[in-house]
Amino acid sequence: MNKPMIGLPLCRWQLTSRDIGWFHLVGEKYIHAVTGFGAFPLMIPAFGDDLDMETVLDSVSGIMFGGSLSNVHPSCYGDDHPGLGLADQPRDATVLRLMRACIERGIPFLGICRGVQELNVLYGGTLHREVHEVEGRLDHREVKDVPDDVAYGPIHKVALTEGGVLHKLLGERQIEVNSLHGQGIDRLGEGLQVEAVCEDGQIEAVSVIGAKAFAVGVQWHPEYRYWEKADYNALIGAFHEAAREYQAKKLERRSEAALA
Ligand SMILES: N[C@@H](CCC(=O)NCCCC(=O)O)C(=O)O
Repeated sequence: MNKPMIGLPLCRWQLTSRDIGWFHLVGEKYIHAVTGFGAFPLMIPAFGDDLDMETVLDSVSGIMFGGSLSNVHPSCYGDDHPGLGLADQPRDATVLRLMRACIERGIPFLGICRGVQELNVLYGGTLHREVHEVEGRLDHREVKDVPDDVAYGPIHKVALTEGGVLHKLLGERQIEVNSLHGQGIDRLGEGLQVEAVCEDGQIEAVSVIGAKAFAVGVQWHPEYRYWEKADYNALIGAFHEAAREYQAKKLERRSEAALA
């Protein structure tokens, strides 16, 4: 059996001042969190409505919606605010289409950081644009001028919802995670279950209620050196196991159709 293909939606950033200076890119650690589990990454360009969805959806066995320095545009959650920091509306448009299709078709997906924010927005939720400005919240932003293992190291605890997907998967009620985000879930989207909450009350993980397949988003970065942290490894491993199961069923359907 061929390796499962895992989709990685790309960001669209202008890296040079030329009109042709736009690049579609993804963080390398997300690629490693695909290849490290025996799968192959399919880079999905931020083409929005122009994306060939059928080719992508027929090819993948799962999609990992990775993080990004850019922020989901407030227009995606019904806010007329112009947005803070770096925007990437082509990524917004692409991801929301892809995530909706995954849910409809039962394609497993894992949202990471920006990815959990996109999931919440897809379900009609909203975002805090500056979590650290919210009364009682910690500052969840990346700590600058420190080595990677400090910036991406465990920094706060999260309580896992009893009986939730993450609690059942990890067998723990509390884990410690990293934190590199300025934005975060405000109003929870309808149809999502809270899976983890930070000690300051910030929602840090959700899952899709009644999903046909693995459908989880986390605010932290389990892809960072996942092999060194059992719960990161288990979370990404569970996503890949769901993708392998999806691929097996897809191939079975195709062989049955060929014999019919
Ligand atoms: N920009 C959003 C989402 C934060 C996020 O996805 N950070 C990822 C940083 C780069 C990486 O490690 O992939 C926010 O600030 O909330």
